[in-house]
Amino acid sequence: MIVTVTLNPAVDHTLAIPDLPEDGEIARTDDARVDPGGKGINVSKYLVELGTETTATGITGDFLGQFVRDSLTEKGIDNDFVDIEGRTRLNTTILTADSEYKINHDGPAVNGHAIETLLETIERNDPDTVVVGGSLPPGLGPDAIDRIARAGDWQTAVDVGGDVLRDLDASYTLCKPNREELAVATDRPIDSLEDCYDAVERLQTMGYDRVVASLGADGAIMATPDGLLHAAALETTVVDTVGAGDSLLAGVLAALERGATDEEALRSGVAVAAQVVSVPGTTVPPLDDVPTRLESVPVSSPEPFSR
Ligand SMILES: Nc1ncnc2c1ncn2[C@@H]1O[C@H](COP(=O)(O)OP(=O)(O)OP(=O)(O)O)[C@@H](O)[C@H]1O
Ligand SMILES: O=P(O)(O)OC[C@@]1(O)O[C@H](CO)[C@@H](O)[C@@H]1O
Repeated sequence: MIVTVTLNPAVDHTLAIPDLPEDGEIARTDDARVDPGGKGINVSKYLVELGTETTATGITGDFLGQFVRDSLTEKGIDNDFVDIEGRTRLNTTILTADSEYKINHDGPAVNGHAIETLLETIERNDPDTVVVGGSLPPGLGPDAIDRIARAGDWQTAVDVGGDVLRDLDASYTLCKPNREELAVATDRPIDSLEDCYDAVERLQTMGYDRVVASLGADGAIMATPDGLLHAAALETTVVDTVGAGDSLLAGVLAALERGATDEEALRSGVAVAAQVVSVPGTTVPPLDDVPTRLESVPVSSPEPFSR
């Protein structure tokens, strides 16, 4: 069972217009969608499609929080959120003919009492693995994530900002930085694949058994206890990369949960992500053909890799 924790969920509003309007102009479109979002919630959405048992938890509030809970329930995604006074945020993605713009709210203030209740919620859902994904809402610091990681006999994976990755103190089974987050976490520039290999190995020494660094169109790198792997991205028609990292993480975790090797897990993550970037918003595309695509993911290693 994988329990995801989204401390700062969102309602994702995604709209498509040919170009951004000029100052004072109004762009009109009904090419838009509204999805329950937030990194942990997205991981649960993709895990369900991959047939992996999961429950989405976190902290929600007010009518937008109710929308998140109701939408997940309608989609058959088990969820168990802590409700607060504040309002769950609305995050907006604008897709134009050649660009993507994202505007995220900071989110509602959250206090330690909500975390106490959340720890009870996580325990109640009896996880093998807990995944904490996304930004911290105002009022919470990295110590809240460390408390979650230390609160039970589950293993914890994280997909959080680079500054948070740098400041976490507990031990984690896996983290999933993107290129920018990796650079911040290791305080070094990431300009080449070699820089990335060095940075993921550095991050491993900071308390992460495995590091999956997502590199956009350059695929992903995985630092494992047995060495380094690089998977090139699969050719695909890119519509919207929002949620790409969440889907990569879901593919990796779903594979590891069923006993796959690290290489198989990396292949799975990249294959899932290739499907997800080809649909708008954080829609969940069909993923039942992922197993047939694994062998087409090019995987290499910069060093001898023991299985
Ligand atoms: N242009 C692309 N073509 C093919 N695959 C892509 C492309 N962009 C992203 N991907 C796939 O999605 C994965 C994650 O992408 P990315 O590095 O953008 O994650 P991210 O920045 O964490 O995304 P987000 O935070 O929006 O979820 C990549 O490792 C790759 O497998
Ligand atoms: O502000 P955060 O928590 O870093 O990111 C939130 C978010 O952009 O991440 C998801 C895509 O990964 C979206 O569902 C959501 O809007």
